[in-house]
Amino acid sequence: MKDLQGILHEIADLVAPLCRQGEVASYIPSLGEVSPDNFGMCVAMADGSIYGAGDWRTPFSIQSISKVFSLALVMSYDYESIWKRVFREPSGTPFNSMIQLEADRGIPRNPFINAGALVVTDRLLTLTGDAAGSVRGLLRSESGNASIDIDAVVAASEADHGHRNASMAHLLASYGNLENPVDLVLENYFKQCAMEMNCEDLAKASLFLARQGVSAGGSPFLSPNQSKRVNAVMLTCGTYDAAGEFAYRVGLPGKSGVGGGIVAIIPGRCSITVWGPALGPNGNSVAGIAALDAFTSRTGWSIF
Ligand SMILES: NC(=O)CC[C@H](N)C(=O)O
Repeated sequence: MKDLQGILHEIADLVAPLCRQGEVASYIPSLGEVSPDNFGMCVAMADGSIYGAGDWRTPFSIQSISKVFSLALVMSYDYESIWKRVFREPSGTPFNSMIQLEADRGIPRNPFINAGALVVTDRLLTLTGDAAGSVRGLLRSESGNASIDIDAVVAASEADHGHRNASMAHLLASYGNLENPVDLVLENYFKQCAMEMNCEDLAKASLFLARQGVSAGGSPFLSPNQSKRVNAVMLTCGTYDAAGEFAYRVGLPGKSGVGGGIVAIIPGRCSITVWGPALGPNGNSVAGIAALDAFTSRTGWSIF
C-alpha cells in the first residue's frame, strides 16, 4: 500500500502556490467571500479507510457536484426514460450556456450542464415530490453525517441572481421539457446546489460510484451498470468545456462545482475530493485539478 497520507500532505504543499491562480466565484455574494487560500483533499477507500489533508473538514458549497447525486437518484428510480429528455454528449460550451439549448430544441446536451441538471431535478421532483430533500437524504445516508444541510443564504442568493437559470428553465418549459412549474424546479435546483459539505463527507457520499453502486449500508443503490454509466457521463461531461483537458490531466471521471470542489472516482478503488475555491476560465478549481493530476501521476491510479 502506498503512503497515501504522505502523498496527500505533499500534494497540499505542492498546490498551495496555485490557490491564488484563478478567481473565486462571485456571482453570488456569499461564494465570493470564501478565501482562495483554502485547500482540502480527501481520499475515501472502498474498504472504508479515509485519508485527508489541508482544509478537508471545512464545509463549502458543493454547487454543481450535486448534479451527480440527482442524476444517480433519478437513475435509481427510472433507469432509461431520462435519456429521452437529455442527451449525454459533451457540450463544449460553458455550463450556463443557452445557445445549444435553442439549437437542440430544448434537449440539453448532458445532465451536468445547468440546462440538463434542471431537467434531472424536474424528473426527481416528479418521482419523489422533493428533489432537494432527496439529494440531501442521499448525501446524509451515504456520508453518515445527518447534519448535512442546505445553506439557506446561498440558496436564496442563487434565486436572487438566478436570471440565466430561470431563462433556461423557461426555455425548457417552452419546449415541453419540464413536468413541474418552473419556479418549483428552480427552487429545488438552487437548494441542491447550496448543499454545504466538507471533503470528507463528499468523498464518503460519492463512494458508491467506486463500489459499483453499493451504498454505505451495503445494499445496492445503483446497479453496477448504472454506476458505470454515471461515471462515464462524469468522464465526458463532468467538467464542462474542459472535460477533455481534465481527462488528459487526471484520467478519471470527475465532477466539479463553482464552489471550488471536485469529486473524482477510481472505480473499484476509491473516491477523491479536492477543494480549492479559485476557478479557472471554465469554472473548475485550478488547485483542485492540479492536485488530482499530481495524485494520479504519483499513485499511477487512473482508469487508463
Ligand atoms: N457550475 C456550477 O457549479 C454551477 C452551479 C450554480 N449554482 C449555477 O447554477 O450557476
